[in-house]
Amino acid sequence: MATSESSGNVVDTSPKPQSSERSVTVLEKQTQRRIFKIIVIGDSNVGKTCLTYRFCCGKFPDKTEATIGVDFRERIVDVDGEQLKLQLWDTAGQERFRKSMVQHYYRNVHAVVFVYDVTKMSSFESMPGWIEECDRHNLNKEIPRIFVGNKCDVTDKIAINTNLAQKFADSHNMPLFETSAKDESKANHVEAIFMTLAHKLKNAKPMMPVHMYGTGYSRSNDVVNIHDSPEKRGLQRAESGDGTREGCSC
Ligand SMILES: Nc1nc2c(ncn2[C@@H]2O[C@H](COP(=O)(O)OP(=O)(O)OP(=O)(O)O)[C@@H](O)[C@H]2O)c(=O)[nH]1
Repeated sequence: MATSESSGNVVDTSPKPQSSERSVTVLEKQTQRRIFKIIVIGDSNVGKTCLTYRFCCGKFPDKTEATIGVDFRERIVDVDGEQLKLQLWDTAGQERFRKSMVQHYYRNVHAVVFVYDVTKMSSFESMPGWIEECDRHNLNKEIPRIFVGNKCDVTDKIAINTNLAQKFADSHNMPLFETSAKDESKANHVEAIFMTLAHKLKNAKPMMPVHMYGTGYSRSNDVVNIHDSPEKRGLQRAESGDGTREGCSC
């Protein structure tokens, strides 16, 4: 079962404290929760924003624009009774929107999701380049990596067959998932992809806890300051949605 932070579905069986005590208790739980940073990379337009939005916000976005720099979504998931916070870093596929932020993506990463578009051969052919970029930034080779072919709903335009994708995934020791962020009937599948990752991460070393200040975050070992608005940070956010999820653009 997965819960969103904003829905406040934190499991708490202890006697109910007074309101001031309760806020301290909630704060303690939040600061102790293990946090995992997952970067989502691949060519522009393959659907990275839509996949992360589907997982964190539970729907396909009405409208997206090219990501500038990095966008950030998060969701709390329950794995075998432990609540883990997954931070999904939705990175820009376009080189001109990546330059200024690229070194920050690769800091303290716990998992990587490589995304290609099953209807676009060039996005598949770019994958070795994305893997090389990870190597260039000294990403630990042991961290979980998954390979996702998106846009499977466009059945009449499939350009990369499963065998080819599977061979590539096998040669890089990655599980392959073919899915669609758009197709409602594949929503559980997108869920399963990230939950598979969450299970793998459960035994991994977490990031430092985040310190919560009001509605924003600060992190001592990272320059990204979530206190600032996306605009101030020079980031592009997916449009639409009800704006109720913490750290998320939905
Ligand atoms: N048919 C279909 N279209 C999709 C799917 N996922 C995304 N799209 C569309 O593909 C386009 C690009 O989606 P994005 O999620 O913005 O792509 P991105 O990889 O984040 O792109 P950058 O931000 O430029 O790196 C949009 O028009 C989406 O509506 C999918 O599963 N099926």
